[in-house]
Amino acid sequence: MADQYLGFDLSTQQLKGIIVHSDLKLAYEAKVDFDVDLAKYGISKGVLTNPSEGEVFAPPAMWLEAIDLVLQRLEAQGADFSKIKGISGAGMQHGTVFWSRDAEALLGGLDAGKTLLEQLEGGSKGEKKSAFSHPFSPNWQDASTQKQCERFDVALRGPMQLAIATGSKAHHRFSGPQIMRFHQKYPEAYKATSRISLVSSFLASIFLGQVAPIDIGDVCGANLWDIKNGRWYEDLLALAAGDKGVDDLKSKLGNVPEDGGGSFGAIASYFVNRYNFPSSCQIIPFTGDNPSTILALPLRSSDAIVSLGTSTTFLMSTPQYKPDPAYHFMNHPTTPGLYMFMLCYKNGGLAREHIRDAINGLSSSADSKSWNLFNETSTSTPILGQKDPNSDPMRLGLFFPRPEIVPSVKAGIWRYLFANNTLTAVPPPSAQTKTEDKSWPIPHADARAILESQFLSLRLRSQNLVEKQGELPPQPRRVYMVGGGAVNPAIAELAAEVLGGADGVYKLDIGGNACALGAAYKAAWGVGRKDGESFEDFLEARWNEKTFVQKICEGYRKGTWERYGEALKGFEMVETKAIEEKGEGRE
Ligand SMILES: Nc1ncnc2c1ncn2[C@@H]1O[C@H](COP(=O)(O)OP(=O)(O)O)[C@@H](O)[C@H]1O
Ligand SMILES: O=C(CO)[C@@H](O)[C@H](O)COP(=O)(O)O
Repeated sequence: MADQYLGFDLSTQQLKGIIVHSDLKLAYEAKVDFDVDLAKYGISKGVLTNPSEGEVFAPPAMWLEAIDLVLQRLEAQGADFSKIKGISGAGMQHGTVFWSRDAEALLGGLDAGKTLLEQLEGGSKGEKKSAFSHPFSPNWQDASTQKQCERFDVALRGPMQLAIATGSKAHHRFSGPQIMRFHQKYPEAYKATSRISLVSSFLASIFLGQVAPIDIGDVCGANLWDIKNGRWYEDLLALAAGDKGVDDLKSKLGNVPEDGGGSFGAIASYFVNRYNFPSSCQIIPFTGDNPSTILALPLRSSDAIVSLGTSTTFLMSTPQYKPDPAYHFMNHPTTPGLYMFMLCYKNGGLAREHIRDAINGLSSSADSKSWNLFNETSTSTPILGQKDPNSDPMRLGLFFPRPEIVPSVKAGIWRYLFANNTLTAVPPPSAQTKTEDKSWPIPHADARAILESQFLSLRLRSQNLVEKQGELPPQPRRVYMVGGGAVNPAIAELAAEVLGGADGVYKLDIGGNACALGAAYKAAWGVGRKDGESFEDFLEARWNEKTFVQKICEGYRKGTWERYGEALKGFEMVETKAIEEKGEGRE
């Protein structure tokens, strides 16, 4: 009986599951879409919001239902769980789940005849014991912790010092400021909390049948972990929990094992009895969705991943730890001595969808969710909106329907023309006549401008991390496109034009979801590695370039790449204007 491995991705809008064979080839994949399948939770795009306080959150109860559902869907496709030797997974980063004092007993005593939801959630009227001390988990899009972030940033004498110690300056979504706010806003619920999980370790806990440790990569999304010394940063714990609460918070968070491949133990009997997993199936640490994504590809120096999910992220694996308040460094999820470099944008998929919807809305025949018109419009618009690059100004914009992380700025849309080192604001369409400035037809010119803007921002911030490629100027060796937007050829084309890529732009040809795939690979490595075998060696030995990845298009285009290089200056000026105008409202 051939061994198989299972990987999960619990992200903003979906729970995905992928099964791979021991040669890492894809066997099955299935997903649960929260808005489509679990709309009864009242969520939109996977989350609930309380705009008056900037809160964005999701109910873990919904995720419990999604776990049973995704397993049923994998089974319906023919998956035989008795072949699964190991499970790992990934969760959207930073979210916390608050477990009650009954959690361990409930997790350890699950009855295979009932659903997870029936047994772990206290019922709508709280008539049963609940595994949760609070019914919601803050989502990474939450922006309610401004005051707490200010305290974190000054705690170590400034954002740079915090970034050096923990890999990032304080961010609204990071678990430390979130726990501090939870402690202040719900002191009773905090007191009633026995353990705190991240979304990743929450998912691992369900499969393990007890609260699982937090992962060594994902722990870096908290502003609480001292990266260089590999331990909790006590001064920061004291900030979140009060001086007298440090030991208590430490025990709520638990120990963080250094080995990202070391088994937590065997699967809970619930899954053995209900789904026929072997009782020997091992639970390998579950990590964050971004750290897991970098495990789906054999990344070399200067390779970059552009992940187009709900958020847009830009990821690299590097031995250099060069923290800066503008971006994030995290421990690599499998390999000591390597780090994950990350840029994370809140205005990713949903901002692109706004423009897609506006363009489709002007056509009587377009399917409202189709990307065809958006794609046609963006590729037929000239580079930077310049029909004649010698005489026309560049169109440069920022499209942030939500407050943005990179740069830290309040929500807004900015459109500028750039020529002779000078920016000229494009007047907004007249409210009375609805007529717009001819230099920037809205929404059509926005289609190309938003893609250019998103990729210019990535290029600007990663230019010091990429090396010269042979005769070519410093740029990525390869750009890998992953996440929901990676199927879109127009987006890949624009990524190539702006970012370059000496060896081209690629996407995964095996399984649509890099993050869940990375988790399945991690499970395979955790169970199957030989003594001391690194994840990189394990992956390299099984990597099948021809069937695992597909080249979408050439990367570097001489002349075009240089024109975007010239646009960077104007782009930085637009960012400065946006911050001056709306304020640095963090994110
Ligand atoms: N053909 C497409 N072109 C562009 N974007 C797409 C396309 N298909 C899906 N997407 C985008 O992918 C996003 C979801 O990506 P996914 O990686 O599944 O999300 P998450 O992991 O955050 O739940 C959606 O917000 C949608 O905008
Ligand atoms: O906040 C971050 C990373 O810091 C986000 O990237 C989340 O991890 C959510 O990711 P997706 O749902 O977009 O995959």
